[in-house]
Amino acid sequence: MILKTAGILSRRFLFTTAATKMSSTAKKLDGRIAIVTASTDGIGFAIAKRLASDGAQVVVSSRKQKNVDAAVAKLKLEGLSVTGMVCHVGLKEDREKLIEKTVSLFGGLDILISNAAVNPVFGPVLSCPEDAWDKIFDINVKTAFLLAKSAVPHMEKRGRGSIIFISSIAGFQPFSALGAYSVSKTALLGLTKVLAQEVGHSGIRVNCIAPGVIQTKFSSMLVDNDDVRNKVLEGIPLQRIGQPEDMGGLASFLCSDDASFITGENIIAAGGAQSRL
Ligand SMILES: NC(=O)c1ccc[n+]([C@@H]2O[C@H](COP(=O)([O-])OP(=O)(O)OC[C@H]3O[C@@H](n4cnc5c(N)ncnc54)[C@H](O)[C@@H]3O)[C@@H](O)[C@H]2O)c1
Repeated sequence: MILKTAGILSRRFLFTTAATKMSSTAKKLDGRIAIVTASTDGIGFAIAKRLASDGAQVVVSSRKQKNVDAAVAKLKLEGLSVTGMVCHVGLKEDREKLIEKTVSLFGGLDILISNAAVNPVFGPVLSCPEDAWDKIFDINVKTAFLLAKSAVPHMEKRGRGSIIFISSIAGFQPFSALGAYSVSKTALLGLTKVLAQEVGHSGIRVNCIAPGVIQTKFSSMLVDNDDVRNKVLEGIPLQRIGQPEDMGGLASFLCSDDASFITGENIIAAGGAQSRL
């Protein structure tokens, strides 16, 4: 009798230990397949890294093969599950290849982070030349829409999915020096709302991150010069410039089951910045 009880207890102990081990190694994005556009640097790279650290299989992409190779090598050195593909988001064949190859390699698609953006001109919206306007809307808005359109059927097949558009605080509070860019980022807020309503019934969630000033090449004009940087800091209650990793954590949360009842939201991550910068 004593021996039998000891046997049951030791089996229970082994089972509990194995279960504890499994739960301590399980990650919140295990089994998810993710594409992040423009992810060899800056915010896109930080998001790709965080999604992969949280268990996702991530496809890193950008326009140049050498940048893709360098980013993939860096992430693989950290033991992360990443693959690289060249994708100029403005090119139909590149977008299609990115989605189709991801699906054929990994068996599906769960997460799309549409991060690529351009800003070829500075100044008020009325001084924006037509060709610059077209480029801004092509890359910042139209390709976000087209990528989502191609991704949704694959997510529908899996009965789940998470799409995140990267907008900007300028989409809420236009920057006077970034007239047309600000309008393009406001358009993404609307795309988020509309798409979330259209695909919610398939278990697909659509959200948008609106970063404040984050230290990347994109914001170098605002952060590299001490005087400008100090002026910017005056408008940020948290008293610091954001880091790309700040966006990685938010993106991973939004893609995870922890955010399973969140869709159609435009989330500002700007250290509390409210005013025009
Ligand atoms: N850094 C900031 O302060 C800030 C603030 C608000 C929003 N954002 C947004 O965050 C996103 C990432 O910007 P970032 O700050 O990391 O700067 P970044 O310059 O590192 O990222 C922009 C990326 O888009 C890529 N890109 C441009 N055109 C492309 C195309 N046709 N195909 C593929 N990639 C293309 C660029 O190569 C670049 O890597 C952008 O959408 C940007 O608008 C940045």
